[in-house]
Amino acid sequence: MARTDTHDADLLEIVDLKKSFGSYEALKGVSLTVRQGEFMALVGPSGCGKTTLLKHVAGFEEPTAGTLRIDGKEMVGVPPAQRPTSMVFQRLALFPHMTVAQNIGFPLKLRKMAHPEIEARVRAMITLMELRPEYLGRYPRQLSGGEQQRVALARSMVSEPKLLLLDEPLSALDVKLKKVLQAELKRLHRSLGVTFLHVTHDLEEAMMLADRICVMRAGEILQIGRPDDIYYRPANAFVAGFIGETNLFPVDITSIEESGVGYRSGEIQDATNRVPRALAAKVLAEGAAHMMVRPELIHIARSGVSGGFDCRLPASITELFVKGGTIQYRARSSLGQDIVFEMPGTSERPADIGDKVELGWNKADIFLFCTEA
Ligand SMILES: Nc1ncnc2c1ncn2[C@@H]1O[C@H](COP(=O)(O)OP(=O)(O)OP(=O)(O)O)[C@@H](O)[C@H]1O
Repeated sequence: MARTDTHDADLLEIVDLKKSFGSYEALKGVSLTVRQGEFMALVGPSGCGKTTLLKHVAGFEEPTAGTLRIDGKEMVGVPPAQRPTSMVFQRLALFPHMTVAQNIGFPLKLRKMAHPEIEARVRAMITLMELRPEYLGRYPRQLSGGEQQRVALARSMVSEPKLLLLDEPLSALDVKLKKVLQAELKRLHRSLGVTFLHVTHDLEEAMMLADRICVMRAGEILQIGRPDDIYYRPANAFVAGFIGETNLFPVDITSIEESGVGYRSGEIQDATNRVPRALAAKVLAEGAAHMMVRPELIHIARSGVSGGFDCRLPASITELFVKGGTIQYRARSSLGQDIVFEMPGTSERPADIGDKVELGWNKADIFLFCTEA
């Protein structure tokens, strides 16, 4: 398979895709574009429609309405075997009565490829997946869970799909093995240039692996963006809370101009009460909003000194957890706002439970969005 570095062409284009199971709307008009060679992660709470969306791309489900194109060709009505896709499932789907070589070569046998060519391609996949050649004659039950999942990945790639659909392929593995296979997936993606659409429950995995993340809830897409965008500039409080721990300070937006957004807060001390427009969500209205600050961007400021922080908030430390490389603190403001923040670990703790401190953060590190976005 040739390595392609082009990320510009759209490989998958989904427009206003709807799917109802009886009266239940599992997909409510989903639009998504995945570029050639891109690694896209699909995340969202259980039952939000991630697998249903993947099955539509693979051809295992047909939509109630909408269009789905791969490489510019309309796919609705095209059976799975005729789509340039391959799907890897969460639960292993290896054939127990077939050897590793037979399992990997199965899609090629279906296509009636000549035996010597099948053998050559199977050997190439074994090397690519860093499986030992002596495994070729083994049966799935003679392999570990991680090795079996590598075989499943090899089988999904042997027919050189344009689009690899991964439905939580690593979720059944233990943490250590999962980390190894995450690195493998990233390496494969880099070396093959195949487009990946990867469903995962593991947000860290999505952040680590994906070029872009698509966040779904209840059959709808809430946000699509680079991991940084999703983490630091979420579209709304749901996305903010879904991806990692965060602080949401209630504020009121008082003015919205191109030059900046004015806000009012009951307790955050800010000399200007304005933030640059770029630090607020695109869709914004005056009224109730949240100022989001991630835990690692809040610091302990020295009392009474500005310390160079744009925003300050007095609080009392309520909990602390020494996590090795970092210390996580919990604090409460005088109005009862709970705050979580994390600092690099030091041999001397900067504060203890019960201490009154001033917390500080910079405006470059905040993001504003409406309460009901
Ligand atoms: N064949 C079906 N018939 C009826 N309802 C279905 C069918 N397939 C899926 N659903 C429903 O559609 C919704 C979305 O299911 P889906 O499997 O896509 O969710 P998911 O986001 O992948 O969840 P999970 O993370 O738990 O795997 C669920 O409420 C599910 O019960």
